[in-house]
Amino acid sequence: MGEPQQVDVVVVGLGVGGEEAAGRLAQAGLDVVGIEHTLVGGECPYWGCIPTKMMIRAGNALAEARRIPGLAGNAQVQPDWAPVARRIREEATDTWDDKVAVDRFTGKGGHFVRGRATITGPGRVKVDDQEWTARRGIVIATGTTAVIPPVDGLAGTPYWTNREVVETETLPATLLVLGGGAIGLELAQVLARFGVQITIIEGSDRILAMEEPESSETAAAALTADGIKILTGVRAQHVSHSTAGFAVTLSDGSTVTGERLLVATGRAARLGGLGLDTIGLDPSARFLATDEWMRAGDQVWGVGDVTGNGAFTHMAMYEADVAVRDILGQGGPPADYHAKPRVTFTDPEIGAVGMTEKEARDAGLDVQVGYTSLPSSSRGFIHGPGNEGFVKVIADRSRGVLVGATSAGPAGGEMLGALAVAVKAEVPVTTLQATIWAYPTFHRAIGEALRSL
Ligand SMILES: Cc1cc2nc3c(=O)[nH]c(=O)nc-3n(C[C@H](O)[C@H](O)[C@H](O)COP(=O)(O)OP(=O)(O)OC[C@H]3O[C@@H](n4cnc5c(N)ncnc54)[C@H](O)[C@@H]3O)c2cc1C
Ligand SMILES: NC(=O)c1ccc[n+]([C@@H]2O[C@H](COP(=O)([O-])OP(=O)(O)OC[C@H]3O[C@@H](n4cnc5c(N)ncnc54)[C@H](O)[C@@H]3O)[C@@H](O)[C@H]2O)c1
Repeated sequence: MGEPQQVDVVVVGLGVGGEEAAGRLAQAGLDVVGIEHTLVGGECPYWGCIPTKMMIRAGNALAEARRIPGLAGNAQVQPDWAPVARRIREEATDTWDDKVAVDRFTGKGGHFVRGRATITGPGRVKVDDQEWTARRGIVIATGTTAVIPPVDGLAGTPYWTNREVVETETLPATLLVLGGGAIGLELAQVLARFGVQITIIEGSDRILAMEEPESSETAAAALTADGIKILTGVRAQHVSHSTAGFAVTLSDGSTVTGERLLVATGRAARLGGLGLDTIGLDPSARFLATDEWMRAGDQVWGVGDVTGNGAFTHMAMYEADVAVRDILGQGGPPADYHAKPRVTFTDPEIGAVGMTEKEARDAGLDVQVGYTSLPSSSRGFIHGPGNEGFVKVIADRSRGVLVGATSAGPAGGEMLGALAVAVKAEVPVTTLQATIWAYPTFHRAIGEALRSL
């Protein structure tokens, strides 16, 4: 290996967060090396948000067509996965080719390197026999990978993760889904709408366990209506695979079977083998700890899933922005996580921002709860079939502001926008209550929930 090449910044991992940080730093005129071992853009465009939301768009179209009887006549629906698989290949992923993304980065002046990066010391990064010294520092944006739980018999079987589901061109007749979080629920609902018989196995006592209990109930009712069997409070104890498919023995002694098994039990940060020990950081930590400027150490920044602040594309973009401003000395607001939004794109969509009621109570706040159901709103009544949902707002009575909210419904993710502003900007509840909400919108239910505080 020759002398290391001097540059300003090395960005390790060009997923959502790394691509944003590296591109912006290069555009600002810095000498930036961006290193990616798989595809520039990361999980979101190739196996995450974009293809799965294309799948959901298709599944929701089927569900809407099935709501025509009683509303608008008759419709015959014949699901076909082929157009979905085609859109994922042709429109979303270029058949998993990142040329456009690489060109986008180099077009901004960045230097792209394909390979697996290892940190070799302060400011030093290598890929094979190339090495760089970064004057300003290193940005770690290595993302997460699917957690595969240590269930007896699971390793070595041809189980699916989100990647295989997104890549499949044919659907199985039956599918077992291990994990009732965002990935498990979104994918289960889509595939059920295309005729796959699905059983979800969730270890906690409810699906979507991190969200409000009402969110879990709403999601469970919707998935059950789609014909999905949901098992909660049971864990997989043993997995076996044969030509007939998968058999999973559960902690209650029962066995469930399926042609395929999707593992959707969370995400783990890609920190192993990165050389973190060479810069005084703990390589065995679950996530890369960062401060409010996304600094993980001296001249080291961490952005995106790897920081453990919420595995969402919008969080990766947000953290990249904070780190870029810090590296460029531009100032502005540091990272603030009190109004983190998230949307589970089931039908109904479940949007949430800030604290749940339980989190607010656990934090010792003087909690007030407002709630309204969507079917009882004018717009919900007009909408008819598919109108399930609710708005729940959590206020801190002593400060007179919202600290959290959930909007579930056909447009739950879109309704979340107003609630995210309210929580982020700490708009006084009295101002929110005096706001005029247009009639007959879904978001007018926010006004109803506020009135019930
Ligand atoms: C099925 C699914 C659906 C999702 N849907 C949504 C959604 O609807 N909305 C939402 O906000 N979020 C969604 N997410 C989450 C979203 O995809 C992630 O939050 C986002 O991709 C995080 O970006 P990142 O840059 O932190 O990590 P990643 O996208 O994981 O990118 C990290 C990159 O680093 C590379 N890398 C790792 N180690 C090295 C190394 N040593 N050298 C070189 N390169 C390396 C990897 O190859 C990877 O490309 C979804 C995720 C999944 C799995
Ligand atoms: N719409 C979105 O924004 C979106 C969509 C998909 C994924 N994501 C991101 O990706 C992350 C990962 O998604 P996920 O669904 O894999 O994880 P998750 O953490 O959201 O849910 C995993 C679920 O699996 C359960 N579980 C864990 N081990 C189990 C076991 N052995 N047996 C049975 N159940 C078990 C957990 O109790 C949990 O409910 C999400 O948290 C989210 O940040 C976001």
